[in-house]
Amino acid sequence: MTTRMAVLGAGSWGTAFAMILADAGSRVTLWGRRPEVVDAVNRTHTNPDYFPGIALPAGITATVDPAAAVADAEFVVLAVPSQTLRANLAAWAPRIGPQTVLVSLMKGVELGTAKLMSEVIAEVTGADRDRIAVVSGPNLAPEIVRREPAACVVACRDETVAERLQLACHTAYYRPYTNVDVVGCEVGGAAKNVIGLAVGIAEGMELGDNTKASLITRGLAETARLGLAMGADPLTFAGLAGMGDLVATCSSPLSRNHTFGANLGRGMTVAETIAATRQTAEGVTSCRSVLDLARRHRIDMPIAQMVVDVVHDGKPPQVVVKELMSRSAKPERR
Ligand SMILES: NC(=O)C1=CN([C@@H]2O[C@H](COP(=O)(O)OP(=O)(O)OC[C@H]3O[C@@H](n4cnc5c(N)ncnc54)[C@H](O)[C@@H]3O)[C@@H](O)[C@H]2O)C=CC1
Ligand SMILES: O=C(CO)COP(=O)(O)O
Repeated sequence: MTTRMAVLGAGSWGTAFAMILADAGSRVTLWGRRPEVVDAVNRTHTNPDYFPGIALPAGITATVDPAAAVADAEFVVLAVPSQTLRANLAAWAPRIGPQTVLVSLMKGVELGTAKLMSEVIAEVTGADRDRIAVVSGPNLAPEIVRREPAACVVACRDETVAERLQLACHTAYYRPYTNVDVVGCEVGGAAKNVIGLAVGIAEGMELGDNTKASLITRGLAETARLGLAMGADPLTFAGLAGMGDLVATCSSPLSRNHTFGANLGRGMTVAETIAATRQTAEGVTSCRSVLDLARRHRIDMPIAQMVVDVVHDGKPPQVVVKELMSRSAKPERR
């Protein structure tokens, strides 16, 4: 029987993931806020705002009505900006069935509460952790909609649920691996956006590959340190949701976080950079909540701190680089 999927959020990743699900054989209803986007998906099978010229599969229909989207859905896939999840989900939750699996595509940490997206989902819907899943990994949406090969991690505490979702999103170009480490995948996804900003800043300052590789590696070290303190499996950080996503974000001009950082490193102000960024660069807000999370777990994250200093406290990138390099000497693994 054909699986019924709802994807809530018709932006870049919601649209690309809906394409994956439809290509894998599901019937997909895509919820969008804007009637003109929904109309374009239904009439022309395209989402011209995000992916002009890309034909979407016929198995996708769109709606502005969240109740119509989630009715009878086996999986409800959440693809809105992290900081909007709580308010959006509070409105959608009464319509979502008690057996429905809730899937987070989001890579952020809630500001103020320092909660992971799976925690926000559990809190707002009351859903058991066994039916909350996360998809993460090196998945730049503009490459996915061109059906270029990529892999991802599908994580759920209940492995059989992860396997159902794996089957539902497995296509010739998209290869999902299961994992039960939801926390590790979420920490990896949120922190890589922050490290991506740092690497972008370095690139904008015309610093070279040694600098970028050092930031990526030490960025992964501080991410893993936080994840371990939260009970994550250390090996998750060597996988697609850790190293994999970090490499994609830190090396690609398609990454919004990387590009945001590069603009700052080149000397644009934060306000100018925000004005130039049309889509969601999660790390810009989440650098503060990731740092908050780290403080709550008494973990030192000097690179995330440097990003907060530049993005929110107006410190010049040249100053934070000097500060990072003049920290006291320490062993690599502590
Ligand atoms: N774009 C990508 O390549 C990938 C994105 N992600 C994650 O997916 C999540 C969604 O990102 P994108 O789809 O890229 O963002 P986007 O900015 O392209 O789209 C966000 C969508 O959410 C909708 N939305 C609903 N309520 C909103 C509100 N209150 N305020 C603003 N927008 C609202 C917007 O209309 C828009 O359609 C983020 O957490 C991101 O980190 C994860 C993997 C890949
Ligand atoms: O998460 C992503 C790739 O895996 C997308 O990265 P950006 O949000 O920086 O574009």
